[in-house]
Amino acid sequence: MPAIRLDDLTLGYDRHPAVHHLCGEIAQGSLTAIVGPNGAGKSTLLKGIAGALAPLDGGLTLAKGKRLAYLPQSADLDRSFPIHVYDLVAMGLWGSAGIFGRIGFGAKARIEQAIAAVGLTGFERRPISNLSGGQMQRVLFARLLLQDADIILLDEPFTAIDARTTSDLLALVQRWHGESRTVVAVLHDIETVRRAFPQTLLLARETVAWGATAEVLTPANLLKARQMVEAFDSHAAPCERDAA
Ligand SMILES: Nc1ncnc2c1ncn2[C@@H]1O[C@H](COP(=O)(O)OP(=O)(O)OP(=O)(O)O)[C@@H](O)[C@H]1O
Repeated sequence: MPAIRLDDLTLGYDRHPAVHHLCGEIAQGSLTAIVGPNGAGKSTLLKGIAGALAPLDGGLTLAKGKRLAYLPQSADLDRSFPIHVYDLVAMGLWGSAGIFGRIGFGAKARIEQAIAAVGLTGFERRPISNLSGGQMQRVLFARLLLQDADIILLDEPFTAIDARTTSDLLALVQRWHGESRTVVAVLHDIETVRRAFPQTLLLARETVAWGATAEVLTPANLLKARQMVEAFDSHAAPCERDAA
């Protein structure tokens, strides 16, 4: 049973497809990068897998009984919300404690451990509005640590983040992979993908290539992806293949 299965999946907005006819499987415990040019539909696919966007057509199946965590692009987050680092990280326990659940002694230790694991001990009482972009991303990774999810979806987790923070957070991704969790991340840095992600889905409104990273990220495939996105007319509805 794969962690995620796409069956001729089409996702989009206002009935206009953004990505279409995706077919394939993401194996449980695999570490997959989703790459492609701007506008390729990478975030749209992640939103679909996270359940934040319903399919326009086709199907999407998640393995039964698996917990899912989703980290959207940092631009989608409201940093003005008045909350401290500690409380934001503690929200990672909501899945097990419930919104009004009490945070017991064991939970406090887990929250402190998660904050320490991302190198933010001493920042507990800082409002999130006072954090740098990299520190905020560390906080969000600490919350993910507590969520203890089987399937972890990350949308551009290392964008606009310095090399040190990227390498620390990448180590957490590797740790999750070592714990046999399924991790899927949208990434722009091809070198990071080649180095750290065994599987890659190259997207350009549809699948260009999907499989072992070295076989997917060829110059020919990357060129093809760019050309396909440039040629895509987002107002062309309905989909030509559906009409055939
Ligand atoms: N909320 C929305 N409403 C309407 N159209 C949208 C919405 N979000 C994205 N789109 C459109 O869907 C297409 C795919 O966008 P998406 O954000 O999934 O691409 P992406 O590959 O993640 O791009 P990037 O690398 O720039 O983040 C784009 O044409 C975009 O304009």
